Amino acid sequence: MVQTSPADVRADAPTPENNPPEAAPATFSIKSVSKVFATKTQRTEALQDINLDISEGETVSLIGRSGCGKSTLLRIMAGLLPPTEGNVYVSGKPLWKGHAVESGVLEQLGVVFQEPHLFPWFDITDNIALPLKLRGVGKTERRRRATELADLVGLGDFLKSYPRELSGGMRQRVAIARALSRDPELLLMDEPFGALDALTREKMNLELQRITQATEATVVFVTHDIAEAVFIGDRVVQLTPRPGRIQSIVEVRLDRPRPLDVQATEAFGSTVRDLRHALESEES
Ligand SMILES: Nc1ncnc2c1ncn2[C@@H]1O[C@H](COP(=O)(O)OP(=O)(O)OP(=O)(O)O)[C@@H](O)[C@H]1O
Repeated sequence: MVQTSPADVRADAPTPENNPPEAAPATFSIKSVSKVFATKTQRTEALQDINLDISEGETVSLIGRSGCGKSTLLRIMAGLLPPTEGNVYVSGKPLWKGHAVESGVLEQLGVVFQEPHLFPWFDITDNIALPLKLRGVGKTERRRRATELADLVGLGDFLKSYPRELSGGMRQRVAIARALSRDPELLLMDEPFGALDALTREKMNLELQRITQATEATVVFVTHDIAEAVFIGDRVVQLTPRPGRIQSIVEVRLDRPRPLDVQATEAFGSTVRDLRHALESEES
């Protein structure tokens, strides 16, 4: 496990001025991103000078206290919310042009939220294939791809079912399959398993690991749960309380695929302990 102090992280951090991103320095590159929410009566500095490079195929977990800006950062990365300063680069290409997003770059992203947001009147095939339909992909190809993805997330027998006929974990797997339908290079997940019970959540953690290994997707995964962050992540990035800045980056040196039993190992336990102490030390 390698722990980087905030000073180390920030001293090395490139800025757009001193180190413009090369053609494809990383699948995802966050450069000097800050976010201020301002109304007539209130100004909230949510994020301050975030710099982070995420490599191809890497899974990064994002943790921090409630309100520290995790979702804000994810929404900026997903093209849903413009940064106040800085930019996000997908394989070297800027995502934001002022307040507008570069739609070509957006094509490479898939997003999964805490709620699956499925269409109740569509069956599972049509829910999974919706992004392809919006893109003008023909029916035969849509069905082929939806079947393949349903198999990947373990729902091959439920293609004709409707969301109301599935459990919470199954619905969330449909949302993951839908996000994967366009072959995104990058998967952004905001507490995707937060609403699930502990056992289903563990199963979903295993599923996600299997899926990301099969697809080689690069993943950013927001969670409140330190153990989940360690289990899922190749690195765990911890944000400070508002304004969110990078407090530490912890590398998780555990082989993959990781079985659930890895959580009983000393290596896993000590990584979780270090992160917990770092979170607690913010309070003192
Ligand atoms: N649209 C908005 N307008 C004004 N303030 C906002 C908006 N969205 C978020 N904020 C503020 O930005 C800060 C960060 O919020 P954000 O939702 O990113 O935190 P979070 O770390 O994801 O929290 P949680 O873990 O509770 O989901 C909070 O203080 C929040 O009140």
